[in-house]
Amino acid sequence: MVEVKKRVVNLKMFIDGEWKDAENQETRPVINPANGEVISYAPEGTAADARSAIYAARRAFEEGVWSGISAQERASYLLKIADKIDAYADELTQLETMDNGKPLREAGFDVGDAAACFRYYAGMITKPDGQTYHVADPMQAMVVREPVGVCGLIVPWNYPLLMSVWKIAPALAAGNTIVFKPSEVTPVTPKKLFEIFEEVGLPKGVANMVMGAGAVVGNEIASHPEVDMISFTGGTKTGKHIMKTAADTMKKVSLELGGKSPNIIFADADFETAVDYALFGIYAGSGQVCSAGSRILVEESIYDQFVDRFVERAKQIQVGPGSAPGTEMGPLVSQEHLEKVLSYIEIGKQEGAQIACGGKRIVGDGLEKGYFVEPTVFVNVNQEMRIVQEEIFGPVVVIQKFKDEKEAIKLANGTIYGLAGGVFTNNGAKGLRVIKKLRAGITWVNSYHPTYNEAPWGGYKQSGIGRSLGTFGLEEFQEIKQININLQVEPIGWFSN
Ligand SMILES: NC(=O)c1ccc[n+]([C@@H]2O[C@H](COP(=O)([O-])OP(=O)(O)OC[C@H]3O[C@@H](n4cnc5c(N)ncnc54)[C@H](O)[C@@H]3O)[C@@H](O)[C@H]2O)c1
Ligand SMILES: C[N+](C)(C)CC=O
Repeated sequence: MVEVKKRVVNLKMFIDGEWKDAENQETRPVINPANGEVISYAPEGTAADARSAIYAARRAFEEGVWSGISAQERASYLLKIADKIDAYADELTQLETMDNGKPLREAGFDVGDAAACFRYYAGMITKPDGQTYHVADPMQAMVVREPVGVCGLIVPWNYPLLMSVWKIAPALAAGNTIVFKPSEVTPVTPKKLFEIFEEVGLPKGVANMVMGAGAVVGNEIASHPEVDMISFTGGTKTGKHIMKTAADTMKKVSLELGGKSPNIIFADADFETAVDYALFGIYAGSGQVCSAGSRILVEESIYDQFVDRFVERAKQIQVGPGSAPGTEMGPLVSQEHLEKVLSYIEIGKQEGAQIACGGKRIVGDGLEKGYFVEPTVFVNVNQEMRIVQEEIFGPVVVIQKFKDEKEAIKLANGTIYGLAGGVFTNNGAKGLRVIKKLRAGITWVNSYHPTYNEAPWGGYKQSGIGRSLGTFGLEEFQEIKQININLQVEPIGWFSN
């Protein structure tokens, strides 16, 4: 593997094909969450920077330098991007680990998925996508799909590369131009992605990136009249704010938001498999995964045995810097997020829940400068507790008990969220019956977490609006136009002449 330096050169934004500092020259440090060191400085973009990017994207859209070329040509750019991601896979993997903290193993998967996502949409955009309708003679009705226009894409820090690609690949495939905002916490890998866009020669103004604070840059993108659509991934609270802001200019809005997803374990499940996936469901990504199985619901006859085994395994998880060989779980992304997660652990204790393992920041073994938290398990919880209802977004799980199918479903659906859910059972009919009752957009039976470019991703309830990935993910970035053609061109004679 090519070793990436500990420090990345200071970052710049990409606006209208040029690398730019913030117009006021301000910067913000980017921190390696494994050791608190400054990796780089990123421009602290302003509303004026966001407007420059929006105008560039608008001009590029109106000139048709992207929407006006053939789908085949657009696809060839996307394929070149995928090839470059593969070519830079080592570097991207290491940057992602430095930027976000996740273990190299996880970052490597994300990089592979990112390349595959560009290839997937390159293939899809060249396929037929229109429809014709049998309407009354002499009319012929048809539908064509068109790009929405200038799309504002705003993403979080937990998958800096992959969450960017889930939006950028379909948005570009559909012929849109984009104004993209990475999280201010993790701008490093997104910047590398834009270097790739430059290398493959995307026309100027097609893909623009503005860094900076959500309340400044994000807000300008969400409110500006020249932006036709906002596609946002992040917290539910921010999503609500964006939806309200975007309403003033009636933008199309797509929201991928938070979750508090249930993982239901029946007594007839394969025990070790269920424990194994339940650990993966919560501790992968240090629990900073939107679909994390953060509420484990276990049938009462195996509850004690399950908790014992789960805790035994959780204690064995190797926590450390993402770049260290053997690390299974990395740090949280930032000091601020560490404080949030630790505060939830305190809330849980005050609410009367019992810690079965973990519950503390890890400060020994040279980890004191990073943002590490022990894999944590709460038991003796009830459905009303905040640690059961609210998204903690860290390595903290609650394990609840249920007596029958009906109660499992009631508990599973008993939060404002509806992103994901899992069921473990060896009874196929029961598995499907329970899954069909879950008010959630992404579900698994005897599995947890896998995502596929081919299949739609998104939430019910307050976990979002719209879908990423698959055909649905492309359609989010398309308008549907009805075209009616009169095949007999003669006066209609409705009014007397
Ligand atoms: N459903 C999904 O697919 C999915 C995937 C990944 C993450 N998430 C969610 O993301 C959240 C964690 O990410 P986060 O802490 O970065 O979320 P966040 O909502 O704080 O920030 C997300 C992005 O929005 C920007 N932003 C913040 N305020 C804004 C404003 N007023 N206007 C416009 N933009 C603004 C931020 O700068 C950032 O780029 C979790 O809730 C997680 O569940 C959801
Ligand atoms: C969608 N996923 C699981 C890759 C990231 C969610 O946080």
